[in-house]
Amino acid sequence: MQRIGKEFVNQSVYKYPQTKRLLEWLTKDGYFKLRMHKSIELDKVYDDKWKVDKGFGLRAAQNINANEEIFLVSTENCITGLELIDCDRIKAFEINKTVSMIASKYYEKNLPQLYYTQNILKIICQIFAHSSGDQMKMYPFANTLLEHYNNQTTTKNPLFWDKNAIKGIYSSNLASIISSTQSQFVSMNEDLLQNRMFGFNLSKFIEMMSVVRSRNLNFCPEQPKFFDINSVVIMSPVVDWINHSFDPNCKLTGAYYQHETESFVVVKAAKDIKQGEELTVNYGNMNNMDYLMRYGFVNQSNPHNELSLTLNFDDYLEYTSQLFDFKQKIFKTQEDFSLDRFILFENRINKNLLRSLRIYFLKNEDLLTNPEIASYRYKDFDKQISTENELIICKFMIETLKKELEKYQKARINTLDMNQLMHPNKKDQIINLDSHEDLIYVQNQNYRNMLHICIDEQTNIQKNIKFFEKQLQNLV
Ligand SMILES: C[S@@+](CC[C@H](N)C(=O)[O-])C[C@H]1O[C@@H](n2cnc3c(N)ncnc32)[C@H](O)[C@@H]1O
Repeated sequence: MQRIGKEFVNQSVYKYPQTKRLLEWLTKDGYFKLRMHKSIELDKVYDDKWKVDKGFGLRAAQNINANEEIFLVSTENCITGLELIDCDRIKAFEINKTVSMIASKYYEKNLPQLYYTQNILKIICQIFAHSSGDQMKMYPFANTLLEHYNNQTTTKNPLFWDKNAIKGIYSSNLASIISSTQSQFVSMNEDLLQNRMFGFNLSKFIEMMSVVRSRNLNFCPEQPKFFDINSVVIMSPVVDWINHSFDPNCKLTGAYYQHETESFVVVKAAKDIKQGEELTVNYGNMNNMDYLMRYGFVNQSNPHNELSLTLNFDDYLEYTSQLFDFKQKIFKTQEDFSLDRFILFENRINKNLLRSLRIYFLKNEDLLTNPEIASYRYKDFDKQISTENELIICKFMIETLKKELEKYQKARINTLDMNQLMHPNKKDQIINLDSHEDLIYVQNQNYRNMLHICIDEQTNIQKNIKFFEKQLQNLV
């Protein structure tokens, strides 16, 4: 085993002086906290096909077999959201109290979000505390993170888009997510200032949140093999240079060695990796809006895209008061669902949506011809009730989705008018804003990401229209 990645360090330092101090600190003599089992390289990476600058990334500098360990980083080198390192007890007590109070104000009921926010705020605290002291263990890593924060080009972050730019977004879902996250950050920063936690101005707070939110991972110290939602949020040097892919060639696990009494973040090969290939992990199965908000990028053909849609049933509801009570009762058997907001998937139909529609469009005849429905619970509506019931569902969905598509088309025409972009290769032709391929000619990253999300949403609606049209054909 090659204990220290001297080769890696030398190559990287030579290429990128800005990483020099961090790598020297991680590998300084007698301090084997970064263990390289395989040769890797730090490099600037660029997605040629989609013309996306991914910043730094890691590459294999040799062939690596599936399941082989590539490198390990001791959690002693990480900044964790659990303990406040090198902090006196009174100060730590104060910080913990304030952070818990602020996080619970926003996420009292949502435990995973509550823990996550507490952890993130504690990490930010440490990065700033460590940057001001000189004998701190984390000093070089905290400094690298601060450098990121100082150098970040704010344009990639949707939280910095101005009101006019947000108005130009023709995805109403995206516009409302950006606005609500912005207001939440504004008010969280005010709370922090009031409690004299950090003296940030708003844009600095948002920047620091973005650095930490886009670079952390979940780690479970007691069972370091498992990364789950309840684990501790940590920032690990070197591991945080690995970029994302939905078809990753690496996976993150943990290891705990009794004789060393410390845990390690372990990067393993998930498949065979060729020399020169970029190392990637999956950051999580989230839709593109969540990717954009947390990481500042979107994925081409993201299988986890979904669209939240408000359905207006009022014109369709046909019920006697007796039927109304019955429908209410069934809905009550299902916890935790919304009566009018539904999720549309691109690659499958949301079963809850179909169930709810079957209940909404139940008629007296359905109850008379199928008396057993009277004893049904919400989950029993996963099968067809009657042809009539199914027909009205298809008609309702096709009509609703077509209206939604019209809204997009109108908004898109306005956006197009504002941004007449000529195609660089095809003479006198305007860039097709409905084509993922053509968007590579849109220089502004924000605008490009926003358009990718809009295309995905339109495709999602179109695929759902096709599904219901096909169902309708089969019924008649
Ligand atoms: C944990 S860091 C990875 C290292 C980062 N590239 C750097 O230069 O430090 C996560 C950030 O890398 C970028 N990134 C990661 N995967 C990407 C991808 N597949 N496409 C575009 N950008 C990506 C995003 O800016 C993201 O916020």
